[in-house]
Amino acid sequence: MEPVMAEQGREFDVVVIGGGAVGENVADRAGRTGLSVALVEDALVGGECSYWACMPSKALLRPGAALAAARGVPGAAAAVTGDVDVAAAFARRDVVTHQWDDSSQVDWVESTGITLLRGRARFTGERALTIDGPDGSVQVTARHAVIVATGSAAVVPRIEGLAELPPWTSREATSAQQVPARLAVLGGGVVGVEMATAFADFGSAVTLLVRGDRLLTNAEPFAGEAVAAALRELGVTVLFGTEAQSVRRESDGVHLSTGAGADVVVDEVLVAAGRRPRTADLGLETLGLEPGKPLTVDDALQVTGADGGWLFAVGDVSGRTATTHQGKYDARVVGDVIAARFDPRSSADDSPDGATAGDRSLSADDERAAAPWSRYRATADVAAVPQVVFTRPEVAYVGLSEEAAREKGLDVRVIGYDLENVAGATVLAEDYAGRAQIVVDEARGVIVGATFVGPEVAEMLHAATVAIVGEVPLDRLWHAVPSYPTVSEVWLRLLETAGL
Ligand SMILES: Cc1cc2nc3c(=O)[nH]c(=O)nc-3n(C[C@H](O)[C@H](O)[C@H](O)COP(=O)(O)OP(=O)(O)OC[C@H]3O[C@@H](n4cnc5c(N)ncnc54)[C@H](O)[C@@H]3O)c2cc1C
Ligand SMILES: NC(=O)c1ccc[n+]([C@@H]2O[C@H](COP(=O)([O-])OP(=O)(O)OC[C@H]3O[C@@H](n4cnc5c(N)ncnc54)[C@H](O)[C@@H]3O)[C@@H](O)[C@H]2O)c1
Repeated sequence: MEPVMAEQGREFDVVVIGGGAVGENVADRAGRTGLSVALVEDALVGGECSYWACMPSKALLRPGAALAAARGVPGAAAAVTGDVDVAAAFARRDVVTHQWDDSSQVDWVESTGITLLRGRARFTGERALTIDGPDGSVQVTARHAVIVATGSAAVVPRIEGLAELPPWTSREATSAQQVPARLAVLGGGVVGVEMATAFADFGSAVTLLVRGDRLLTNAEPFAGEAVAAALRELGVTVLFGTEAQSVRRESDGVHLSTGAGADVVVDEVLVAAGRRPRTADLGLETLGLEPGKPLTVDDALQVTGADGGWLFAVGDVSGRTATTHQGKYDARVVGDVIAARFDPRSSADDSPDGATAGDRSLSADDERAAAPWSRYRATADVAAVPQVVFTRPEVAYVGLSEEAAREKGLDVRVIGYDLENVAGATVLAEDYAGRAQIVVDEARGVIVGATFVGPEVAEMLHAATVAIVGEVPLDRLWHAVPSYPTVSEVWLRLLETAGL
C-alpha cells in the first residue's frame, strides 16, 4: 500500500530525512529499540545507490568483466565469440534497479514499524519540520532527534555552455537506454573511470578529460597508472592536463574546446566531477547553519555547530563518507547513539542492561563515556575506510595511502609485491597482472593502509580491513596462513618481503 500524508501535526521520537540506503539503516537501527521513527523520502526509497549509482553501475560493468575473465583463460577464451550484448546488459540493469520501482523497499520499511512519510522535508526550527508531500503539507516534530541523510548530487562545473546541453550526470549514465557513439567523460575520479570502462565495453568511443595528471587521486599512484593504461588498451582516449573551457552543440555533435588543439567532438557529455551535499533547500538557516555546505559531524555523528544535542547527519551529506558501506556503518553507530541517549529504558536504574534491540544492550552511561572503537563512535571513518573501484583492473584500498600516512607524521614502511608472482594468479588467468601494497606504521608494527590492483581483487580487501581495524601486529599476522593456490597468498609474500 502506498503511504500517504495523513493528519496535520505529527510527532515522533525520531525523524530521519532521506530514505537512501543510509537513512533506511538509521531508521531501522534506532527504531528497533521501541522509539517511534518517521522516515521522510521525497523520491524513491533506496536512494541513489539502488537506482542510479552502486547497483546499476555494477550491473553495467559486470558483463565486460565476465567476458574479460573468460578471455584470460585458454580453454574458455575460444568459447567467447562476441562482445558485450548491450541490450541484455541494459535489461539486467533494469532488473537490478527493479525498473526504478521502490515498492519492495517500501514493503520492507513498513514491515519494520517505521512510518514512511512521502515528501520534501524542510526545517522550520529546532526539531520542527514541514513536509511537502503529494497530499499537501504536514508539520512534523521530533521529540528527541532528527537525522539528516539527504545524500549528495552531482556537481556540474561552471563551464561555458555545459549546463545548457544539458550534460549527463551519473544518473543519466547509469539509467541510459542508448549508447552514444562518442562520449566525453569529464573527471578522472571513481565515476569517471567506471563509466568510461562500461561505455567503452558498450562500443562508445570514449574520451576521458582529466584536469590533473593522475586518475583516482585518493588511491596510491600505481593504481591510477594501471587503470589509465587499461583504459587506453580498451580504446579510451585519456587526456591528462585537459579541461573543457567551453561547450557548444553544432550540427556534427557537441564540441568541447580545451584551449589546446582541435575540439573534442562527441554525441554526449558525462560530468563526473564530484558531488555536493543536498543541504541547499533544507531550511538550515533556521538553525543557524549554512545551506549548501556539508553537515559536519563528530564521531557520534552529531552535527557540529548545532545546539541542543538533537541534530545528527550521516552518509554523503556529512561530507565524511562517500560510499554506501561507510554511510551504513555510520548509520549503525548513530542508531545506537540515539537509542542509548533517548530510549528511557537505556538509563533506567532497574534495567542494568538498558534498552535492548535484538540482542543488543544499550546504555546511556556507556554512550556518554564512549571511547574510540566503542559501538557508539564511528572510529573506522578515520582509521579504515575501504573502497573498491570496479574497473579492469579492479582497484581496492583501505586506510591510509603512503602519502596520507606521511602527512599524518607516521614513520611508515611501504611493502609491495607483484600479484603475477603468486601461484593463484597463474591459475586465475594466463596474463594476470597486478600489485599489492601495504603501508606499515613502524612504531606500532601494524598495517595502516593497503591497496590491491588487479583482476578480481575486490574480494581480497576485507582481510586488509580486518587487519587494520584489529591493529594486528605483523608478527601475529604471520600466523594467518593464506590458502594455496589463491591470489590472497600475496599476504605471505608481503610479510616475507617485510622480513618475517
Ligand atoms: C555512479 C555512482 C556509483 C557508485 N557506486 C558505489 C559503489 O559501488 N559502492 C558504494 O559503496 N558506493 C557507491 N557510490 C556512492 C553511493 O551511491 C553513495 O555513497 C550513497 O548512495 C549515499 O547514500 P545516502 O543515503 O547518504 O544518500 P542518497 O542515496 O543520495 O539518499 C538520499 C535520499 O534523500 C532524499 N532526500 C534528499 N533531500 C530530501 C528532503 N529534503 N526531503 C526528503 N527526502 C530527501 C533523496 O531523494 C534520496 O533518496 C556510487 C555513487 C555514484 C554516483
Ligand atoms: N565503486 C565505488 O565505490 C564508487 C563508484 C562511483 C562513485 N563512488 C563515490 O561517489 C563519489 C563521487 O564520485 P566522482 O567520481 O564524481 O567524484 P571524485 O571526487 O571521485 O572525482 C571527481 C573528479 O573530477 C575532477 N574534477 C572536479 N572538478 C572538475 C572540473 N571543474 N573540471 C574537470 N574535472 C573536475 C576531480 O579532479 C576528480 O578527478 C566518490 O567520492 C566515490 O566515493 C563510489
